[in-house]
Amino acid sequence: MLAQLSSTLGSLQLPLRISLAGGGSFDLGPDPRVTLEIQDPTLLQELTSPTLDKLGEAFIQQRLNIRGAIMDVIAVADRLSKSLLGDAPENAPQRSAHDKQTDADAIAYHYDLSNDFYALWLDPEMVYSCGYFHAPTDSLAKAQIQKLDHLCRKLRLKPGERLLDVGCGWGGLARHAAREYGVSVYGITLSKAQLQLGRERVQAQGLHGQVQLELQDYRDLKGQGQFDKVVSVGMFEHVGHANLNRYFAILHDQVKPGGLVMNHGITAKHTDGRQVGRGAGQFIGRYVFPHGELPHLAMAVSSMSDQGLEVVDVESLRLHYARTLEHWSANLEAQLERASQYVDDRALRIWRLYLAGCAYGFARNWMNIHQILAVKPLKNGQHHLPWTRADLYR
Ligand SMILES: C[S@@+](CC[C@H](N)C(=O)[O-])C[C@H]1O[C@@H](n2cnc3c(N)ncnc32)[C@H](O)[C@@H]1O
Repeated sequence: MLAQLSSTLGSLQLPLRISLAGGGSFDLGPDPRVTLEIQDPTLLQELTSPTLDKLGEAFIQQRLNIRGAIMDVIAVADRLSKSLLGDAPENAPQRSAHDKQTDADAIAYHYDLSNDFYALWLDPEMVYSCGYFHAPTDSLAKAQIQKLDHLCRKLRLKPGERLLDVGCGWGGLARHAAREYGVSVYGITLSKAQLQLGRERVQAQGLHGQVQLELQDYRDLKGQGQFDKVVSVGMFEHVGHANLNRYFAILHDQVKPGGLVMNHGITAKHTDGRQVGRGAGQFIGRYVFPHGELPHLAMAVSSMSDQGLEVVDVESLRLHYARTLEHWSANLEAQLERASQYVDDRALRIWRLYLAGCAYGFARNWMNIHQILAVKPLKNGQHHLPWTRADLYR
């Protein structure tokens, strides 16, 4: 089988070595930077049609080990996959039902993994979304603070205002907005682990009079027009296409007339939301973000508009997310031994592939990320936004 595979793959000229655990190896090109060590010989047959989800799955099942820098592994695996499978478009994905219990389970699976594990590779504020790099050499910590400021400035936060943070994570934005902009913040998450650490940090920083974090589903938010501003960062990827109108209707209801809503989230490349990446999206859906769904920007804007939110500003941060994920991946790769004290081997393999793979995917336009700012117009149709964006950059 190895000889047969060698003749099928030998012409690809990839910097890849394939070796069998029992002995034997062949190189697909000169100077192999990456080695795939086949632990299970039945995998050899599957290598003739190597989708990225199949390769990823073999890795997490320990049927395959990898040697080489993780970013090289992803790049070589993609070239292998592309050479043999081409770039045929994927089918439109199946949509999930998204009731409260499924969503709570999906969030617990990802975010309750281990606070210590996340703290190893996120920035000190534990912001788990795309940073904002003024220069590509900015550190991750700097880029995350710049991102928090970018959001707060776009929201034109003023002292004394009330901000709702939907999907607040470990509370980094809530604390920053309270401390630096003098607002009071109500943040919600579905993750118990996030809530616990987020609350501890609020207490430790003496912000408990200003910041309230709760375990709450966005569908359980009560009342109307209680907040001057609403922000949602890296959360609407969990909402699902079927619930998008309901989600934006809730954000609309929560904000006062004249108030601003910022939705910052990952968006699909194609307008019908079909995935790209020869199985990479399926891998993420199965092992990283169960029930995650990416709407296209057009779908998000259309849904916001239908719910009475007037879109006033849109910014793509795609390359910023590629850079952010490069930092996260490099931080994790540098501490694999410590990471293995916090999560099991399977989770560690999944998260290694996910971080490096998403860095690769954002850099190649497999998906995008947009900050969409909207206003809920006053009854007379007016709003009080500045005439230009100049105030954002002063
Ligand atoms: C990628 S994290 C982003 C966290 C934070 N906004 C940040 O930028 O660091 C997504 C967040 O959305 C929250 N979330 C997802 N679905 C939710 C739901 N149905 N209701 C409330 N929060 C939800 C998760 O609990 C998590 O805190």
